[in-house]
This record gives sequence, structure tokens and C-alpha cells, in this order.
Amino acid sequence: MPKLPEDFIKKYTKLLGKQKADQLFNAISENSKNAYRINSLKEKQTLSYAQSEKIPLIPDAYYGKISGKDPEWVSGTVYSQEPAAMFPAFFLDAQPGEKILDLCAAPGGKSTEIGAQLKGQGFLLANEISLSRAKILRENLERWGVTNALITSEKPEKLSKYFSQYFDKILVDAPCSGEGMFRKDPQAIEYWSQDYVIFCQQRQKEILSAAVQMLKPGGELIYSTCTFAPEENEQIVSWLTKTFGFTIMPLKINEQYIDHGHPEWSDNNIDLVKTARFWPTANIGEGQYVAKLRLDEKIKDQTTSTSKRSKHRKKPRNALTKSDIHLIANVLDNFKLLPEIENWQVNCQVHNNHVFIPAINTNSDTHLKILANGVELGILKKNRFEPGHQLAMVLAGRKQNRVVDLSSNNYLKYLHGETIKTDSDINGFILVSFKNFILGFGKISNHIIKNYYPKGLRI
Ligand SMILES: C[S@@+](CC[C@H](N)C(=O)[O-])C[C@H]1O[C@@H](n2cnc3c(N)ncnc32)[C@H](O)[C@@H]1O
Repeated sequence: MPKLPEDFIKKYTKLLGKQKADQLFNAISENSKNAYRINSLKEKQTLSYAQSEKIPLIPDAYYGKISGKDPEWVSGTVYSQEPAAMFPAFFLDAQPGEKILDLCAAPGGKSTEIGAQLKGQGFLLANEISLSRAKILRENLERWGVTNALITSEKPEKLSKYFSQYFDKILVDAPCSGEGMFRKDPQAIEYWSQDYVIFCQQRQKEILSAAVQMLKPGGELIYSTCTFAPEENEQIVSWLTKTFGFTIMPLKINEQYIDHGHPEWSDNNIDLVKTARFWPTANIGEGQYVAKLRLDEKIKDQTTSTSKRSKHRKKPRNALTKSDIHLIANVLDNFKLLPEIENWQVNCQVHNNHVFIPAINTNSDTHLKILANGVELGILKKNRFEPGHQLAMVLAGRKQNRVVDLSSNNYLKYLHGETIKTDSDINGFILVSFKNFILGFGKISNHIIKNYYPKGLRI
């Protein structure tokens, strides 16, 4: 690991005192902690992991390392996540039916959890400014089986034009100087300087200024970073309260693991003790800061009437023909559908032959970079319907009968995209599983499973 920068050592020795600062520097030289969360959207399966050490407070989360080749991961049953990073979504506590924005969402650690909390009811907008990272976000949300997310790759200011005062809760898991990740990602040490901390602070203010425009009066903002820097933590929260009329809300802080925010590192606002700090010395995981703020109910609507007339309200025409419905039903009727997709005949739309149930209605003049909207059921081809991978991931939320479970050998063949021999007498589309974890679709004809595992995911 690279040496800690002199300015970093001086800064934290001054803030924490020599003894606590030395403990922090020692903790940074130790190994980082691995953990995973279990997906409550999927049918319960027996995992091959020990599940012996639980993450405090977080439901269904354990210490332990998982591999991207495990069927648990391929099927979206578990998500590997740094333990302290599980807390922002835990504190957000989305309720089914709410409208939630995750503004800086990739790769999706928090969006996947928010998707699970919503239980398919309500709406999640998962946005990531970087297109390459947004594609990974889409893969992760698809694997997780989330049905009600719109995934975009936009600048926060642009989103705010479409979603004025729209959301009940917004998570800003901000890009930051990453001091809390030094031991997990030593590159962050090389990148660090006090100037960089100030640059990040400025960027956080810009992102948050756009986020506030999208929050309903009385709505909640969760702000989090993975840095220790007060400039990006308590000082940002003080700026939010003074600039926009926010109240700092208490968080469930168990002082055994979680420190409180430090008023003396900002403007002495005593309410900053209600915010949460995670230090690697406290043994949960890496560094993290989380604050929950409520926007004043009486906040004035400063948006123009044009931007309030959002472009996502009008319901476009359902373009399915009778014969399309017949083709789709021929496939879907073989599976047990979840309540969110049961009424597909009424709710679905077709775009370039892709059949999907949108999370939100958008018009053709919505100029947002949209990577996914709701659930893609599949593609209409000439005289047939081919179910999509996302549908398989969603169907894993219920016990299915039309499933072929593979051997270890055939599991790898499936992930490679090969065809597989089977004893099954079924013909047509089936779900393919390994150790009962649903991996994707296959289509059987004469005891051969044609592989429908997406090309982009094959190993
Ligand atoms: C801490 S990461 C988010 C991690 C994510 N929430 C998760 O749990 O997987 C911060 C994200 O903010 C994005 N970002 C960078 N600059 C941004 C900006 N100006 N506006 C919005 N997002 C930005 C980064 O690309 C990065 O993916």
C-alpha cells in the first residue's frame, strides 16, 4: 500500500488527536472487509456460504467473500457490497409505493437494495452520469429482478428539468475524495490532496442543488460519501440546511460501531450529531458518512409551469396487436407471473419490437438517455416471441415448475453460451437453473437446450 500523504496525516492528527489518528492510520494498513446482501426479491434458496457473521442492523447481510462465478451471484441472489456502504440504503428505508431517486447510482449497490425495499411497488429512478458505468448498473438491476426502475445516464441538472418536486426520497451517494476507501482501493491514496477534497466539495454542492429541485416538499434526502473529510460531510450538511431549509433527521446509531457527526468540524450546529460516521477502527468495514435530511413542507415551488408539465405523464397507446398478444401469451402462460407483471396485456408497450412494461410512461419527446424502463418481457420476431433475460430474472421471484436444473459441468457450458443435452421431455422455452438458482432462459427441442443466456454476460 502507498504511504499516506503527509498532509492527510497532519490533518487527521489535528482533527482526532494523536492517539485516535494513529489508530485510524493503523486500521488503514489492515485488510478491508468483504460482505454480501441476500436478495429478498428472489425465491429463498440455500446458499453455499457460511452466513456465520451478520452485518449489524442490516437485514440479510453477512461478512464473506463471493465470486462472480457463483450461481448465487449469476442468478442475482446475492450482491457483493462493502459493509459500511450498506447503510445509506438502510437509512433511506424506501416504502413500497414511494417514488425514489438514486442520483449517483452505479454500479448499483444501493439501487439494488432500494429496488428490494420497494417490493415492485412505486418507482425507482436509478441515474448514473457515466454511460459505461450506467451499463453495469443496468446489468446489476436486471440480475436483481427489479421491475419498477427507470435507468438513465444524465447530468443531474438535466434530470431536474423533467422531475421537478417529484420524489418522496432521494439518495445522493456522492462522488468524493474516497479517504474511507484507502485500504480497499490504494489508488485513492495516490489521487488524494486537500485541493481534491475542495474540488469534490464543489461538485457535491452542484449535484445536491439539482437533487433538491427534484424533492417533494417534506421529502427526505439521504446524503452519503465514503470519505472522512469534514469539508465533504458535516460542512455539506450545514450548507444544505442553511441554503435550502432542511432539517437534520436522527439516524439509528449504535455507538458500538457507528460514530456520530462532529458539529465542531463544521458550524457547531448541534443537530450534526444526528448524522453517522463509520470509521475502519470500529470494525464494521470501511469509512462512510451518512446524513438524512427532511425538506421543509412549505418550500416554494420555484419551477416554471413548462418544467412542471413533465414529459413523463402522458400514457402512450398500447401497440400490441391481437396476434402479438397470442404469441406472447403462448410463452408467458407456461410460467407463474409476479403481481407486477400479471396484467402485461394491459400495461405493456412495444418499441422496436421490444415488449416491455414501463416503470414510467415517457413520450418520444423525452430527451433523456434511457438505458431501461421497467421490465422487458422479450422481443417480437417474425411469427414468434422470444422472452428476454430480464424476464427470467424476474420470474425467479416465484417458485417455477418449468425449470431444468443443470449439472456442474453443464452450468459452465451454459455460462459459455453452449447448447446442452437434456433428458427432459419438455419442448419450448424453459428456465435454466443450477443448484436451483435461476440463470436464464433456454429453449428445448429434441432434448437439446438452445442457450438464451445473453451474449454480453457470457464468460
Ligand atoms: C460513490 S459512487 C456511487 C456508488 C453507488 N451509489 C453504489 O452504491 O453502487 C459515485 C458515482 O457518482 C458518479 N458521478 C461522478 N460525477 C458526477 C456528477 N457530476 N453528477 C452525478 N454523478 C456523478 C460517479 O460516476 C460514480 O458512479
